[in-house]
Amino acid sequence: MKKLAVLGATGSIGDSTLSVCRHNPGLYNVEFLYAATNVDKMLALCIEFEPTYVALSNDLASLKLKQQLKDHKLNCQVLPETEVLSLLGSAEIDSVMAAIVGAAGLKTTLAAVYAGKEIFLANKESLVMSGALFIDAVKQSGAKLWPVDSEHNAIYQSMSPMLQENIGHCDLDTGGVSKILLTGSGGPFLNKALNEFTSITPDAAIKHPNWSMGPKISIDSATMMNKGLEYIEARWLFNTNKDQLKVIIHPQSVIHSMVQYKDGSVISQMGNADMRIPIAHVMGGEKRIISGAEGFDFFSSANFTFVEPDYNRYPCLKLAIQACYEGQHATTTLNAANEIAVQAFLDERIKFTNISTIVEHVLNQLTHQAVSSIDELLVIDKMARDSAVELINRGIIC
Ligand SMILES: NC(=O)C1=CN([C@@H]2O[C@H](COP(=O)(O)OP(=O)(O)OC[C@H]3O[C@@H](n4cnc5c(N)ncnc54)[C@H](OP(=O)(O)O)[C@@H]3O)[C@@H](O)[C@H]2O)C=CC1
Ligand SMILES: CC(=O)[C@@H](O)[C@H](O)COP(=O)(O)O
Ligand SMILES: [Mn+2]
Repeated sequence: MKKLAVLGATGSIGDSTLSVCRHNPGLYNVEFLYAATNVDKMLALCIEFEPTYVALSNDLASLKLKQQLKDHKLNCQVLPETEVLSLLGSAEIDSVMAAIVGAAGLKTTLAAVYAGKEIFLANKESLVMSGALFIDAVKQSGAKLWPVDSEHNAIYQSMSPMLQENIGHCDLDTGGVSKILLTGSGGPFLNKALNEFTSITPDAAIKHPNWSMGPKISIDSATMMNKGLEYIEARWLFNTNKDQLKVIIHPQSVIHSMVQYKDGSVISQMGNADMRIPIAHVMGGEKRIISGAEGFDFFSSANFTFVEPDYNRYPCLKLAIQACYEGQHATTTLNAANEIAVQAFLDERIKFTNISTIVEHVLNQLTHQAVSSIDELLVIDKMARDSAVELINRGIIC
């Protein structure tokens, strides 16, 4: 049995991953569970899966968990945060589900990459930040990279083995691909009057029309920053140029993305909006396994429709596509400013429309810099966060 680490075990992707494990008990041994603060959920997972190692990045939560595991006479070893990276790089782990939300997932995802592990990549922000450095490290270490994000998984499934085997470095042109069509739902405000956007509440924005997901990605879907981050993610995973990548709004979220070939063929992957489907695809590897998701019923579905994205409605999408062609300093800045702005919106400190304004302001303060190391990226990330916080605290954006 392969030894699995689930990073972000208490989150939405963590739930789906562990659900796939329940449906396939002989496939993976859950060796390590990692999250931040959720002691109760982590305890329940430890009781069920009995991992050898467990960790919570929050010190107080980690102490509480340790005590509760003792009370339950469970043998799971609670690792201090400082030992997480070396565990991920050790022979105790074969496969890593990278599903921590945001830049907080960068170091652990990269630790798995450097150690040449099998990586199930949900944490798109780490690739958005580190791009070429990430992809080069995958090549150097021989890590096996599987896209979990539903669109990228759909694109991967719609490609020939020759392209799949060269993820990160594939030659789309030689592989006969003319365009990757990255689909997005458009979120809950696809048809909302633009003059009502300033009064959008966190409760309304978090309600995705099709998917059930964590809070940050749900807000990103509402602004379509999620599609912007996914555009950058696709650029790195599939080595696209500007002409080979296009965003299309498909409000039903049944087609999860498409690959258009030179001969006019279009190949897509479809299914219900259930992350257990792409997760089962990557965890099954060469074999199709049970995901627990319902099969799609074509007779009960509405029509499939397609819409061109409007950048007035979705300024974050435009900012992300621009940043993609500016470089890693810009994508790291975009991601960091967005994380701060989304949290401020969830905390009701700024308006929905301020998310894009903050990201744009922080990007405008940026001067071009070549990035050659993760440490440099982390400095840029910190500067962008500080700028975004300052804009919010000083009420410059309101
Ligand atoms: N949800 C979805 O359907 C999809 C998600 N993704 C991507 O997957 C990632 C996870 O998303 P999602 O599951 O929705 O997010 P959630 O908010 O539901 O879960 C986030 C997880 O990350 C953990 N976490 C947060 N910060 C840290 C930290 N510093 N150290 C360790 N663990 C941490 C949380 O722990 P705790 O609960 O203890 O706070 C939780 O387990 C994101 O990058 C997202 O973009 C991609 C495609 C689809
Ligand atoms: C499930 C998944 O992969 C999400 O990224 C999803 O695609 C979000 O929906 P949007 O298409 O609305 O961004
Ligand atoms: Mn997605």
